[in-house]
Amino acid sequence: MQKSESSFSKRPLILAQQRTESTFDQIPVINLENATSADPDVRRALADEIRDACINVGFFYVKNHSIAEDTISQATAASKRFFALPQVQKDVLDIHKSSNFKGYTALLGENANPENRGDLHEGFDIGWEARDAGEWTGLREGDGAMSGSNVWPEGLDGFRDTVLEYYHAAVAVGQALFPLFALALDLPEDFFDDKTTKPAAIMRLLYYPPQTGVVDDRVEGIGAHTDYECFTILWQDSVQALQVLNNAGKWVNAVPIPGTLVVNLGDQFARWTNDVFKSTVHRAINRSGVERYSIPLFFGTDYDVKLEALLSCVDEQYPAKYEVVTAGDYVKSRLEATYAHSK
Ligand SMILES: O=C(O)CCC(=O)C(=O)O
Ligand SMILES: [Fe+2]
Repeated sequence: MQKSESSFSKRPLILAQQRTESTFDQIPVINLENATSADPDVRRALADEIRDACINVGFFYVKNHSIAEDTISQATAASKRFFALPQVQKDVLDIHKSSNFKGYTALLGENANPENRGDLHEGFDIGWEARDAGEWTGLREGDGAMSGSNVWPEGLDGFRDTVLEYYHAAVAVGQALFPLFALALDLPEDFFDDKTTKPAAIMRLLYYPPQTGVVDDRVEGIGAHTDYECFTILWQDSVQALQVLNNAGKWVNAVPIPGTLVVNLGDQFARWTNDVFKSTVHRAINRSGVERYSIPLFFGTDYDVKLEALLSCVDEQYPAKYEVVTAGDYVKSRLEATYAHSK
């Protein structure tokens, strides 16, 4: 059973290391309605809920997240149109041709778990792209391989606008979450403001064909992995496939809940917090018999920001576990490893 919240609410945060004895059977649902309440006590209470989820589970659903249903349904429709294109039209955009990990991933083109044989999904990856004059252009001096523009398919009217509409809405959710994560870490609410000035957010349209017939256990929709950035904001359709590994080694279904998004922590937050915040292993397997679509957006700190353990998360007994790297170098090395098998 999950440990009670009170056992982890003592400061400093390092005491939360006790969470290694805890496990979970359910993923909590958190209501974001009051995320920007004028009352600091209300924001604090919400941050405490988030803190508990981050320490014990590493996953939570959010409801009242502020992305309009229309924006979601149009992005999903655009995604379906893209993956229905003839294979040659998608191959033109192959991510392996890109120096900055943008574009199309074919079936088995990615391998999230090195022990597997390739992931049974198709993907389409984009990064930040401005829509209006005056917005940050996305040109990143010094960001090396992570810089550069998106690639877009020919002949899909409205695709770019629709996908970017969702991208920007999801980035706004992420920008609203960072102050809450800061509060949850007993930091000033604006702690991440100067570290997230150029949204380092990669978004993927994902398509999972159903796995039928004899199932090879080494082929999964996406193999067991942790995410690379601070946190992921995932929209999933109504098809159950996502599973989350608890401390007892049991896969817990992240059951689709209408009107919610799934938020999970990634390895950048594990590094900031010396593993006090959990970057939880997850996978997706679509044995439903029908096609599944999802849209994760991975939100990290700016690529030039150093990932360094917070003082509240380190002491003599728990020294810093990770070497200090920049967010950009870290994400790039993880992406290179993910796509290496199909080069
Ligand atoms: O499609 C999903 O439900 C999960 C996707 C995922 O874990 C990822 O892309 O990192
Ligand atoms: Fe993931």
